Amino acid sequence: MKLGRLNHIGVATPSIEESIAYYRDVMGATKIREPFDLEEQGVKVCFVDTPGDPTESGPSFGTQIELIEPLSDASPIAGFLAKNPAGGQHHLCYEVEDIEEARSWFEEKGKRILGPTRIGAHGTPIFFLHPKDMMGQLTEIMETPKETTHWSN
Ligand SMILES: CC[C@@H](C(=O)O)C(=O)SCCNC(=O)CCNC(=O)[C@H](O)C(C)(C)COP(=O)(O)OP(=O)(O)OC[C@H]1O[C@@H](n2cnc3c(N)ncnc32)[C@H](O)[C@@H]1OP(=O)(O)O
Ligand SMILES: [Co+2]
Repeated sequence: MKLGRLNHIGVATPSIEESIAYYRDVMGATKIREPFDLEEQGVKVCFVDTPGDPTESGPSFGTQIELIEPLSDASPIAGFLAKNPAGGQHHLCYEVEDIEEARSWFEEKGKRILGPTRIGAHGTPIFFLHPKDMMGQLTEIMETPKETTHWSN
C-alpha cells in the first residue's frame, strides 16, 4: 500500500456554528462549506478548505478541516467530547488508491479496524483504525475520489 494525501483533519466540536465563526473570524478561512447531517455516522459535518494545489494537477482544495458535531448521545464522538468538552483534534484521514488493498495491509499488520468499510462524507469508502494501534491517533483511511476537482458539498 502507498500512503496518499492527507485528505482531512477531523475536529470534534460541541458547536459547529461556533467553530465556523472561529475558522472565519480568527483563522481567516475563506472557503467554508455548508454543514450537513450524516445520520449513518452519527455526526453533523462541515468542511473548511485550505488552499489547493497551485499547479492544478491535484484537487482544487487542499487538506480540509472536518468539523464534526454529535447528532445524539449515541454518536461515536460523544465519548470524546465527554472527555474533551471544548472539542479538539479527533482524527487524521489519509487517502489510498484502493480501499480493499489498504484494509488487507493493516489487517496483516495486526491493526484493529473499527467496524466495516462504509461510505464517508466525500462519497467514497472509508474505515477507521484504533488509536491505540496507531501511535495514539485515530486514523481514517479513505479511497481517493475519482474526480476530486469536481467534488463539492
Ligand atoms: C464525517 C464522516 C466520516 C468521514 O467521512 O470523514 C468521519 O470522519 S466520522 C468520525 C466519527 N466516527 C468515528 O470516530 C468512528 C470510529 N471511532 C470509534 O470507533 C470510537 O470513537 C473509538 C475510537 C473506538 C473510541 O471509542 P470510545 O468509546 O469513544 O472511547 P474509549 O474510551 O473506548 O477509547 C479507548 C481509548 O482510546 C482513546 N481514544 C478515544 N478516541 C480517541 C481519539 N479520537 N484519538 C486518540 N485517542 C482516542 C481513549 O482515550 C481511550 O484511551 P484510554 O483512556 O487510555 O483507555
Ligand atoms: Co473524517
